[in-house]
Amino acid sequence: MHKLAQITVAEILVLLNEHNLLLESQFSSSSHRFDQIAYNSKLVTDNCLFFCKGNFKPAYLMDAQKHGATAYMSEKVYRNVEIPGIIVTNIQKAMSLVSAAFFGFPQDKLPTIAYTGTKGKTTSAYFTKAILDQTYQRKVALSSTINTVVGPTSKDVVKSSLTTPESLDLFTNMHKAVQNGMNHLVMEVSSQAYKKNRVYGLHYDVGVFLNISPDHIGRNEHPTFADYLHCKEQLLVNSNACLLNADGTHLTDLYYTAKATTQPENIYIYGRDRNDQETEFPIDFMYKSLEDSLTENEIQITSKTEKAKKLHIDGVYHIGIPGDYNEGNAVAAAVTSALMGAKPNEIEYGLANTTVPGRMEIYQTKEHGTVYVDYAHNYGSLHSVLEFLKKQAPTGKVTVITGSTGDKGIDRREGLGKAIDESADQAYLTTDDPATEDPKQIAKEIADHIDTSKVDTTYIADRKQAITKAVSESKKGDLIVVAGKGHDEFQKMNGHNVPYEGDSAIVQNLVKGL
Ligand SMILES: CC(=O)N[C@H]1[C@@H](OP(=O)(O)OP(=O)(O)OC[C@H]2O[C@@H](n3ccc(=O)[nH]c3=O)[C@H](O)[C@@H]2O)O[C@H](CO)[C@@H](O)[C@@H]1O[C@H](C)C(=O)N[C@@H](C)C(=O)N[C@H](CCC(=O)O)C(=O)O
Ligand SMILES: Nc1ncnc2c1ncn2[C@@H]1O[C@H](COP(=O)(O)OP(=O)(O)OP(=O)(O)O)[C@@H](O)[C@H]1O
Repeated sequence: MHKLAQITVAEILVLLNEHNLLLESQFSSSSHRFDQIAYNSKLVTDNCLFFCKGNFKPAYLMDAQKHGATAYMSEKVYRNVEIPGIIVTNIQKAMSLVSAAFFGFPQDKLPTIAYTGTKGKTTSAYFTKAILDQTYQRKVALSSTINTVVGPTSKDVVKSSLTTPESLDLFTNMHKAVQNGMNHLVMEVSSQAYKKNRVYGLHYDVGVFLNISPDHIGRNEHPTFADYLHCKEQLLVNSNACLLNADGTHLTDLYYTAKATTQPENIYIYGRDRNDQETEFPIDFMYKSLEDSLTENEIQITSKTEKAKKLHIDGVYHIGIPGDYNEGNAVAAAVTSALMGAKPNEIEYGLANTTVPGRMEIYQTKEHGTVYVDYAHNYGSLHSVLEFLKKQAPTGKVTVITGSTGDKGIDRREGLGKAIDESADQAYLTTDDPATEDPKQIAKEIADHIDTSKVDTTYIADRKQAITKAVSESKKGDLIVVAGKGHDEFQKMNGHNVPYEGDSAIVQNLVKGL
């Protein structure tokens, strides 16, 4: 239910016609004005426009009518209700456009930085918010996988359920943010958001493409890698300025996609300073690692082109989160924040003081190893984390505790096994959101890709027990990574979110006595 704004049938019809989405309106007069919009019948109250979408059942529309819906919008005509319908060719696109209009296009008052990429979206978004909060006195809204922030106080922070919310929810949040005096937004945009048109019609001031590697391919997600890449590329087509990572794959494709709608002077590229660094396009910002340790990083950023120099961000920056891959995430945040007006001292503060729940959280023990809680849950991320730890602990043992999700991301099992096989000394395979599958079978499918004569591999179903055994048996100098669940405090099992203590809480208690 959203009682914050209004829209007339006439305004809706103009919008739908502009986008060639209207098939039929059953209204005899277009002067009717809606007080609410909703896509869930349970949230409908008086004079609401109800959207019928997704795995929809006609009974939901009856329910919506009963609760006060005065019209519905849908891709087909329903004859089980008396209220008129507005019939469209694509309900997801129509809902996004109508939601933005209903809330008076809040994006016009909320300059937005949007991140996409297979890995690093949340971390980069948190870095960026921490920087811009310095520049704009905490008036920066956030739409991330972990939290949604629509105002400056703690009551304005809620846990997110999707990386990118449904369009109606996104525009509701943006509207609330504007009402609460926020003046910028940092958001994560998933490939699913484009696949499902959750951000249709939305443009960003700055769009960042961090990286892409195969993930989210399979039933209910993307049929092919090409589809995954295409969906993610839409972020560039919808951004006024684009930032690309020279160290990722597909740079040429990405550059030309960006250039289709963005002038080259507004396309920026960043990359690590390497001898083998050769790209078809000039790199604007080079960075090099001055220090990357088990607890932090230090980088130097150097502008290489005239347009880059105009941002004045050359210098040395300390990054409070370990992991060499976080250096690139930090540079992305520094550049985007500077494009939004941040000064070097604000960038310096933000990068040094960002913490991201469940991302490279460090727990030290006195007599045993150092423990990391990290959200790595596919080949790309686990490989990055394990390679980093292996490099840091040439003599210590690298142990990983992980499982993999059931009913989705099936190909992650092979990736996790491969990453473990390449870089770990020891693995405890355990439970991670098994859904309707048997966690032991999932573990077996991970283990199928591990040479167990080389990597000491054990299955322990109970995640807490697996963590406890790995940490308490570790020795000084060993590194242990509890991977995959990050900040989650539940296990998805058979359609339920079963409460779970959380990796961080378990490790925090454990290390007290060690
Ligand atoms: C496959 C998919 O995209 N599903 C999303 C979609 O579901 P849906 O429209 O089919 O909704 P549904 O739950 O089947 O119900 C159908 C409709 O009936 C309505 N309803 C239902 C019950 C009722 O009593 N009355 C009623 O009106 C519902 O509100 C809904 O509008 O719309 C819902 C919100 O409107 C989303 O929560 C849901 O995301 C599912 C749960 C999901 O987890 N999606 C993942 C794959 C996802 O999007 N992940 C990405 C990250 C991955 C990436 O990086 O690509 C993300 O952005 O989070
Ligand atoms: N730039 C990067 N390259 C490779 N791995 C990364 C990078 N940044 C973060 N990671 C790894 O990926 C994990 C997830 O990071 P983060 O939450 O920032 O990414 P995300 O894109 O939001 O992920 P997801 O889509 O899975 O929510 C981290 O815990 C870390 O292990």
